[in-house]
Amino acid sequence: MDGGGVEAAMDGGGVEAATTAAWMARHRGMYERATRHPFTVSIRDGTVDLSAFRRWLGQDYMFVKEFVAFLASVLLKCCRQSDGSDMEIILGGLASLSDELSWFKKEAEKWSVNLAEVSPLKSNTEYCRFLQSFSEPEISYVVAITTFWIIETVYQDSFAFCIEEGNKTPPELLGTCQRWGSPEFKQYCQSLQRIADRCLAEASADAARSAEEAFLRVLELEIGFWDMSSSRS
Ligand SMILES: Cc1ncc(CO)c(N)n1
Repeated sequence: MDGGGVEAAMDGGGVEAATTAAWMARHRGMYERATRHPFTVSIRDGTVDLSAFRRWLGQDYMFVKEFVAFLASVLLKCCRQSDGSDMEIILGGLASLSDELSWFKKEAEKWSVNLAEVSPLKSNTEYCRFLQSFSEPEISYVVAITTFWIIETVYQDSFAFCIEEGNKTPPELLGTCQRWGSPEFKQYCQSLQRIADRCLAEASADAARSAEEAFLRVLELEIGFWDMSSSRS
């Protein structure tokens, strides 16, 4: 791959290193539907429907609670199935979710969203069910870490676009966009990408295929989640 910076990922001896970059190129259309969705683009344009934003906030709080359990299962697979050298970065991600849950509670208060009354909508339920499937020990670490990387990256890319030059993002939404759009969060996603690429370089063809399927499934679920937030599907 000739992508900037991706060659930093180590390969397993002549095997293509930057598998994730190749997938992003191969599935560019899907990736852009997930990261330039009308919902997040409307945040950047300043035309966002605030009731849609409030719906997203309540639904994403529920998602993040499930994401904690997902990440715990990724951490467990890391400890069990790799040499454990990735443990610290995953543990750091898990720890930061504690702060994230507090942020959601504070933000929900600001927007008068009663989190106790939120019940998951269809696309959220579907996404949470996908996350729950990772508790099965049969799902490999490479599939799990790749899934973790792309879940975070969709938010990083989506919200970074909302604070890039030329944005008309409403000031009261900048905090949300900074949370995932910051350079620090981008660096974190890049470190997850390097881990995923290293694992993929060592993985069997079967495992790599499963990881690519999971990558695509995440993009589909993320598009569904934004659709749900904008409308009510
Ligand atoms: C739906 C969804 N995808 C990704 C993230 C990133 O953590 C999130 N909070 N919610």
